[in-house]
Amino acid sequence: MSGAVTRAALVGLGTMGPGIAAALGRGGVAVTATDTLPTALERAEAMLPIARGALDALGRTGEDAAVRFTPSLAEAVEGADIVIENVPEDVAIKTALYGAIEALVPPETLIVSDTSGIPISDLQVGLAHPERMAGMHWSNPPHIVPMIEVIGGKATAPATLAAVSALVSAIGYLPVRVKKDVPGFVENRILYAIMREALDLVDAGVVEADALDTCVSWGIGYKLAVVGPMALLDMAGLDIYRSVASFLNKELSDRKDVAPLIEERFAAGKLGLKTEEGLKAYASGEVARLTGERAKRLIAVRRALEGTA
Ligand SMILES: NC(=O)C1=CN([C@@H]2O[C@H](COP(=O)(O)OP(=O)(O)OC[C@H]3O[C@@H](n4cnc5c(N)ncnc54)[C@H](O)[C@@H]3O)[C@@H](O)[C@H]2O)C=CC1
Ligand SMILES: Cc1ncc(C=O)c(C(=O)O)c1O
Repeated sequence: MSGAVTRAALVGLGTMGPGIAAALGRGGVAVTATDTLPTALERAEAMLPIARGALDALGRTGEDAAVRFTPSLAEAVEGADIVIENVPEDVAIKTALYGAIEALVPPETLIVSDTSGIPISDLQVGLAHPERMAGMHWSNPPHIVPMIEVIGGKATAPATLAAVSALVSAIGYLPVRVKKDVPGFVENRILYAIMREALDLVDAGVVEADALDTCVSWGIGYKLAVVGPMALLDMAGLDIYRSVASFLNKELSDRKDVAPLIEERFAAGKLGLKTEEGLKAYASGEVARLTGERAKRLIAVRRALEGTA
């Protein structure tokens, strides 16, 4: 592909898809979005104005490029400069889809995955044109969190990475180039280290779940939004870090499997907000209220950090 991306196809409209569609549209990229589930298409269409309202509140006002929804993959990818894949985190599902996409698009069309951490080399291995594939990892909620990781696999062409990074910048996001295709990339390696320790602390009865969230959100979370971990090391003092790390690192969770609490809830179909019960149960109307309230607070924090509050 040569030149700027102006038309995107979005495949998969679950948790991530609708916000991505809104963000691309507001960034001037026309979107045709598809999903195999009619209910997902309906939900995404209903979510679009809500996500656009969040973009307005962020001060990202302006004309929206067209965002269309279709049940047809062929219609979605027709004429697209880039296909953004957002289907479940499963290698078999993703690679089967790439086969179908490659049969429909010319070799220069970019294909990117929003995978949370499957190495891009594993995803691109069966492609006829693996050089046009990269990782484009958004963060949830994708229309509000302004950073996107860009990852190349073994066969990704430098021009593909340049085009994806240029798209990220063009829609007003910060591209973070991940230099090695490691599982989980950067964001989720950090997040999952936190999640593993958090689950271990709650499981061991060290702290109640709500109190852990207070500790992380108002302690390290609030601070890390302003001072990243590498900068925080200098702020704390490397002597202090060295002393603490010398006894604490060996105490931290190093479990290799998924915590039993998560396995138990997963087996019971309790997946979180999307099933109205996960680690907590949500009363009727609570999911919409919480989602709206969190969006409002995230927007306020982002505007304060950007100095536009
Ligand atoms: N949920 C999150 O917080 C984040 C997820 N991701 C990643 O983004 C991807 C999507 O995640 P979610 O939106 O959470 O998943 P989801 O499970 O909420 O949605 C996936 C959607 O893909 C559709 N789908 C499945 N197979 C399809 C196919 N062959 N063609 C078209 N549509 C198909 C499903 O019907 C569903 O609507 C995953 O790789 C995930 O790891 C990335 C960042 C954050
Ligand atoms: C639990 C969890 N897992 C993956 C991701 C992103 O890939 C997120 C997120 O973006 O918030 C997450 O919360």
